[in-house]
Amino acid sequence: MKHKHKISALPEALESLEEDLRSEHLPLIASPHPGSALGMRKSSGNGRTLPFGKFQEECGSPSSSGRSVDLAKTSSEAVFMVKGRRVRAWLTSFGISIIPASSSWWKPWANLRYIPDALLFEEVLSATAQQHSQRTPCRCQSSRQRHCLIISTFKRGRRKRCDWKPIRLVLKSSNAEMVHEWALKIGEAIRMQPQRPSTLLVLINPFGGARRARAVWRRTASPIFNSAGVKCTTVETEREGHAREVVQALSLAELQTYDGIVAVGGDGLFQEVLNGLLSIRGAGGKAGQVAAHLRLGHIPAGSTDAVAFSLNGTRSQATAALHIALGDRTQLDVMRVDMGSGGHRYAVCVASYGYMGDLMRLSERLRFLGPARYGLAGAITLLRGRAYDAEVAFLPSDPVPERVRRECRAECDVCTPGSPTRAVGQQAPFMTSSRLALDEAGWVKRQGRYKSIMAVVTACRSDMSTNGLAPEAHLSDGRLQLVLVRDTSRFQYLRFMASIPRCGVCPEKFSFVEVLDCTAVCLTPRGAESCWNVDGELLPDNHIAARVHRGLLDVFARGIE
Ligand SMILES: Nc1ncnc2c1ncn2[C@@H]1O[C@H](COP(=O)(O)OP(=O)(O)OP(=O)(O)O)[C@@H](O)[C@H]1O
Repeated sequence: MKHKHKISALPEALESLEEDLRSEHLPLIASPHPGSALGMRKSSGNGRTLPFGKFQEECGSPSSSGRSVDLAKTSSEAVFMVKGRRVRAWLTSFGISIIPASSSWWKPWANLRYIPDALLFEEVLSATAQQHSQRTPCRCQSSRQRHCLIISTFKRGRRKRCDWKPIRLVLKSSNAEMVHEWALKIGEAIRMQPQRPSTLLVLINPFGGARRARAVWRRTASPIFNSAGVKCTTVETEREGHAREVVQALSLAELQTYDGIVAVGGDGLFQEVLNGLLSIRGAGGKAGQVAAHLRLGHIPAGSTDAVAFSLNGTRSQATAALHIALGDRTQLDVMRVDMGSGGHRYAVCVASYGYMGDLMRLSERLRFLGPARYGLAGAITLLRGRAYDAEVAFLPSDPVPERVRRECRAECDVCTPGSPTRAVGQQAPFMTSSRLALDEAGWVKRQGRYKSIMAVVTACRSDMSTNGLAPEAHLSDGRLQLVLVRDTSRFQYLRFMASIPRCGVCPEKFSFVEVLDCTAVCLTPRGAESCWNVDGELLPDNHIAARVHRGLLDVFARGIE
């Protein structure tokens, strides 16, 4: 913004600049999660967006002109210094509103952009009062402003809103009493947030991905949980299957202690934790009931991290940790895969047979290469160009209305319980074997030679395919997308694979690809067999029946903002 005025017109210019700065700055907030603090309003725990005007109306903070200050009776007002500049702040029932006390053309407000205008308690991790000692004064403060109100929160990415970064806002004042009072009030409001976890069980796989899980926990996630006052019990996994054993061995008292379980690792670790938790639920009893209330979280530190990516829209570890610490909750569909030889697995992303199964089998042998193994295994599998004979049967889902065929976002009206479109998709019987579904009427059969067969539960996003394998899949719509890729040349298959990062699986572009909406799938191999890759883990049996269970699992997430 350029403001060139003659000296005689300076007062008007300053006034107009002040207006410009305010009007430019104020719309920045658009914070989701309107406050439910102090019991004045109920929160769904999902990413709702509160327009700034509405926030001001509810919080009683100043109007966008900054002149007509009409404070609610409950609010307190104070003046702080931030980076050497005066700001006025209002503490209300919902959050904190901050505006510059004065704007001058030589002190642009833009320098303070990292400060949101309105900060809802739902998005604040903690607030503490601190005093700088006389001996070590902060270099940007006068000796009088020795008392700091430190608010731990986060800021959204400029390019990608769903990418969050933890930040600390430091508001300084000379009034120790006021700073302490504000810290206490904010702390009290945070304690009243309904969904915040207080104790978590954290499982860390130091072996997954690039073997960075320990560092991710120590440097990124743990400081966020510490700042939010969340107590964590950490367990490092020692072998394959250890995470599942730890979860299954939890006693009733331990289950009652925890608000959730967090996997720091890849999709394989998350799947182990999921299977451990659902096996407790499947066993029923009091432990099963308690386990049903536990939420799962995924802090990505693996090779693909499709679970965290699909939940949050980003692979950022800080974002995942922030969603957990802030206590977000959303429901997630879970697919139960029952094997012909007995035994079952649960998955939340995708089960694939053929190309992806062969790729996974080979990449497990190349694990010493780290995440690069997937590229090499993919190329070798493509060159081999295998296809498999199989009989596929599926149970079609209810017809899917056109409005459901769009990307799933935070506050999605398809996934949010109680919304009118939520009726789409059947609710499969809870915890029963998927094989029972075979007795139901309406199965459709296909037989042929397939390069790849996939049953996709959620969008299944990753670095390779940021829109996901199935961009229209929802977190909780009770629907599987069955992808059938018939045998074709290596070149055509390569074209198909190359198109996935741009638009996901796209049947319109390839005559040999079919996508079918269903709730259950059954596969019987004929002749030479590939193997099933269920959320990155190989199954010992290829004759399977799979069924989706709508919203079976609660996770620490709000969907993509
Ligand atoms: N200490 C350990 N030593 C060996 N294997 C382990 C250990 N801890 C866990 N595992 C196993 O390692 C497997 C892979 O782990 P994980 O999923 O975390 O990483 P990844 O496979 O590299 O990532 P992604 O699944 O996202 O591609 C899991 O199946 C898990 O059972």
